[in-house]
Amino acid sequence: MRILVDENMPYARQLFSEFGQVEAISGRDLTPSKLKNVDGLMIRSVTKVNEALLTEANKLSFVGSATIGTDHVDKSLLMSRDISFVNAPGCNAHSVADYLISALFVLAQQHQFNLRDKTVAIIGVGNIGTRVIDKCEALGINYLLCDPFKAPADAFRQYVSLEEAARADIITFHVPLTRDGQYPTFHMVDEAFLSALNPGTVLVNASRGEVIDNKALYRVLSQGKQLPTVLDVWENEPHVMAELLPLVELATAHIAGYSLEGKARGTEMIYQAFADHCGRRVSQHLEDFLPHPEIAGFNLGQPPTPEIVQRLVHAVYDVRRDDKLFREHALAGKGFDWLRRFYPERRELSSAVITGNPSVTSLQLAPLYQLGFSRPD
Ligand SMILES: NC(=O)C1=CN([C@@H]2O[C@H](COP(=O)(O)OP(=O)(O)OC[C@H]3O[C@@H](n4cnc5c(N)ncnc54)[C@H](O)[C@@H]3O)[C@@H](O)[C@H]2O)C=CC1
Ligand SMILES: O=C(O)C(=O)[C@H](O)COP(=O)(O)O
Repeated sequence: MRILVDENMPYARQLFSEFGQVEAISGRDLTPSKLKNVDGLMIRSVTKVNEALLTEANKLSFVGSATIGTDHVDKSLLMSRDISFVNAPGCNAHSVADYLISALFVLAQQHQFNLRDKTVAIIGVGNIGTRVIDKCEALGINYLLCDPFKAPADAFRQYVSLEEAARADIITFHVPLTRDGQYPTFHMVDEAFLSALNPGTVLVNASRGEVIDNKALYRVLSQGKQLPTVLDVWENEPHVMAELLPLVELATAHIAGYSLEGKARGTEMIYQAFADHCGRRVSQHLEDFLPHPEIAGFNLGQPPTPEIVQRLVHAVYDVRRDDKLFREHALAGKGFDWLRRFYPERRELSSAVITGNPSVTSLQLAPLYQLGFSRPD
């Protein structure tokens, strides 16, 4: 059996080698001829799976995307050709929520506000949005929820309209990129939306670049409207709008989901699905591969104050590291894709165990576990 795996997929060669011959490919440069006589294709979001790519895919029976988003795959085309497709729902959801909290801590520091005095509107209440809820609750941050698909069936949570959500102090988008249906997300943030926002509203996009009209955002920001903005995703990646960069507060190269756990979990999920597809049992597991984290944990000598919590989060992941790399390399330097291909190791908050000395009660530690840190075994 022949299997192609994206070169930016940790542990893919080790995991898929048990099925046959594995070849690593550059996901953005995959050509139709590379798919001749290939049985399985394991990709990430940079590989557009469409009619043009599959012209020579004479033996392809399985496509796996080690990602949450699937907007890069023509799923109906694969179904029409009886080619199985799986993605990795939730694989890096914790990682994106870690990214968001790190970014909010930075903005609160830069703009001298207390997150507990703010309301966050969570647009999209799926795997990532629900983890953002956990983190907001752990930090005592008020939040609003906007998700027209979830609202009708969810009897436990209150939801608001997008118009009402737009009145929040902070708006964070965790929606798929959709272009049709009743609530398409393509350019859901357009010039009218941006112009109606209260000055000072914080915008965070770690979903897909096209959810925010980047040209409209540039026009509104360059006209002087104060909208502190965090962009992890950009229209037309990897060729992002250079003029936008100096106008956003935090800029990163589509890495919100790039913790080692998040990427590896995506690989493991499609490995397991491919084993099922082949009628085989899996023989390897993620924990066999994940290296011991550099920061194994923290033992608190006093109850965690908000300042301590922020220091703990930033000790594991500080988004300013990635903003600095982006501003140094994404445009003039080695480039957007280089930054993602050679992304410096980053672990999820879950990789760090939190303990406390006897003066610290389990009740005082509970918010840290809700925030995503791990409990001792
Ligand atoms: N920047 C990054 O590295 C990453 C980005 N993503 C992106 O984040 C998206 C969300 O991820 P998950 O939460 O895991 O997906 P999910 O599918 O679990 O949740 C998405 C939620 O958005 C809701 N939704 C859809 N259209 C909406 C609209 N117009 N308004 C409000 N809500 C709407 C859905 O009902 C669903 O509850 C992914 O589709 C992907 O595009 C995901 C992982 C990493
Ligand atoms: O999982 C998703 O959806 C994401 O956006 C991933 O973070 C995308 O990472 P790549 O597949 O572009 O490496």
